[in-house]
Amino acid sequence: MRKASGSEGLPTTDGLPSHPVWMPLASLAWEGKVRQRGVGSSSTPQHRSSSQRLSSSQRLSSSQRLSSSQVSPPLSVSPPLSVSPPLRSLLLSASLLLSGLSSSQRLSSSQVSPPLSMAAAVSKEGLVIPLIDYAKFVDGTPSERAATADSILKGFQTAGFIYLKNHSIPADVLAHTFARSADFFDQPLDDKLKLGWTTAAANRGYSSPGREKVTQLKDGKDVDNLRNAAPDLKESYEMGRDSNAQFANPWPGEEGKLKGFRADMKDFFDRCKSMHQEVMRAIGLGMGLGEDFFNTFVDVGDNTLRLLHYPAVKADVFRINPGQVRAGEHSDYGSITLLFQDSRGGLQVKSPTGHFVDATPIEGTVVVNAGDLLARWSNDTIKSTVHRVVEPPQKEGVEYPPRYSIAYFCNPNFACHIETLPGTYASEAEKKYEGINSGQYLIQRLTATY
Ligand SMILES: O=C(O)CCC(=O)C(=O)O
Ligand SMILES: [Fe+2]
Repeated sequence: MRKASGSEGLPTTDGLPSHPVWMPLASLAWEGKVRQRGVGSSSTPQHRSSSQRLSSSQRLSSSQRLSSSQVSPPLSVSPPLSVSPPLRSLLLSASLLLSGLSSSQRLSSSQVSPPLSMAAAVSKEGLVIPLIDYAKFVDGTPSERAATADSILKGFQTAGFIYLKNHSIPADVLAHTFARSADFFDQPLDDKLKLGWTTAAANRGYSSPGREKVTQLKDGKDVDNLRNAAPDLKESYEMGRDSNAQFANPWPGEEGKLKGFRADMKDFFDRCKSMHQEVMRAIGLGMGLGEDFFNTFVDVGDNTLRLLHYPAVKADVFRINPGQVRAGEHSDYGSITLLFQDSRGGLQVKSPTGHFVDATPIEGTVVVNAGDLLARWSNDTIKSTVHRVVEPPQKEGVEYPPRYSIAYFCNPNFACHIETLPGTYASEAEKKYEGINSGQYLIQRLTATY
């Protein structure tokens, strides 16, 4: 990860690599930048006030990070500090001074309480995926909200993945949507094929097993070779924004079990759309951009709801072909993905050491991962981490039961131009990517995988 000059060499107080958005010092520099460059397209009172709000909330959240690491044992999400204790306390004091808080404020009771939302859902091979209490962002006090936004951002910066509990999608809605998904895939294959996925631009419809080969390979021929060797053992059905005049969703007929299917999916789509907007508010707050920063980038809902079904499969399929997986390794393309999985297991995330680690289902949680476009947008300060779905961890029996999951792929509005986010580079030379149109980027990526 590149560091912006000005914070080089300074560790953060919790031991993660230094990054401008975590440093009070950098936040002051950033405020200067806002004034100088009129970032946030400018000068509307709304933008000015959100950058002002940002400075106070950032000071607050930095102080919470300091106090929690001072008063309680470090939690597993933080690698150990590499600085000596005296240097560390010097740095802490310097940061507190810069944050403008007195020592009495530092020791206030709200700060001595246990750290918010910092348990790990996964911790193996250097991959630490935090388990975060999302309600503390949505309904919490301003300081809980700021601390949770920090945890969310930090999870994306270090693992690229987070688990959220107490999230915004009610359990009964989720259970109902999973049941509807099973009804959908229960249809005869011929009926599903009539709803076939057509083009990357539309990105809607049904894909039969083997149709899509998600992979990191960029060359279409390589993708074809891989698909023929070991096609993914899955089928999927994708829906886009229903209000899109250019591309209609190929909805199934509403007879029998599928009565009300369209309304249910639209309801679920809208709930997930809101959650995307909310998580982007957390990222904006965590990055010091202000929680409104992303609003106009994510208000259209150019997202994709994908129902996934991994049919029951004989266990020896995985023995006969050791390369066989349920879904090949890949990263997602957009801003973030909300991933709801059933209890079967099989999802794995690639660790920094190059090993695939189980992202075990935790009831009541949603897995959220950052996509390639958000990584690019953030100048790679946020990670889009490779993942895949393999045979379930329980290896007993001759046949594995089916697995269902629901992925909601979020994107910046397709009309948006994506330019490196302010605060993620210190000079033009540090920008790693050209600006790009969101919709075109997605089409390019999808074209390579179908
Ligand atoms: O089914 C899963 O758990 C993962 C699906 C996935 O990663 C994808 O469709 O992009
Ligand atoms: Fe994925």
